[in-house]
Amino acid sequence: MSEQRTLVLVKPDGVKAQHIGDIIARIEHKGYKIEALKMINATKEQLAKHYQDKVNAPFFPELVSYMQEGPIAGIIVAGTNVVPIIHKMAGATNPGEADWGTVRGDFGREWPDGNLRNVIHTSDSPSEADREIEIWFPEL
Ligand SMILES: Nc1ncnc2c1ncn2[C@@H]1O[C@H](COP(=O)(O)OP(=O)(O)OP(=O)(O)O)[C@@H](O)[C@H]1O
Repeated sequence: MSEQRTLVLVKPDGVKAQHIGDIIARIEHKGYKIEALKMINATKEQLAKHYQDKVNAPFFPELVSYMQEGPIAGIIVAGTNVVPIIHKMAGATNPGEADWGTVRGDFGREWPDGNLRNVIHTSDSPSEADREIEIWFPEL
């Protein structure tokens, strides 16, 4: 067990559907600390860095356009072993397959335009969390 920080992004569909509060409530009810919080309009440069392993994927242009459909909320969460626990809170990538009880299972759905929108991003390792926090919170 170690003290960790993780990055949560409430994606444009989650912000539009007014789930920022629901997501923060889940994090706080679980006992974790909100260390930083802000609204962000993601730039293409930030998205290319954040999704560095996806820039050559066929769906990358679709992913960028999704992430720029509106503002996102950036949240740094701190706590003991917080990275895997918050990652588990997000649920499976495709909201149609995510378990009920997870953020994507409870607040996500499949969309008629076929674009994959899945409400939330959470870091998947402590080193990824540090890398991602530098992209979205360079001032810290
Ligand atoms: N086939 C796809 N089509 C469209 N967008 C996709 C596809 N696969 C992934 N994405 C987008 O890229 C993001 C990152 O992909 P990844 O496979 O890392 O999913 P993830 O569930 O967010 O992963 P993790 O939570 O493990 O970081 C996804 O959350 C999703 O928004």
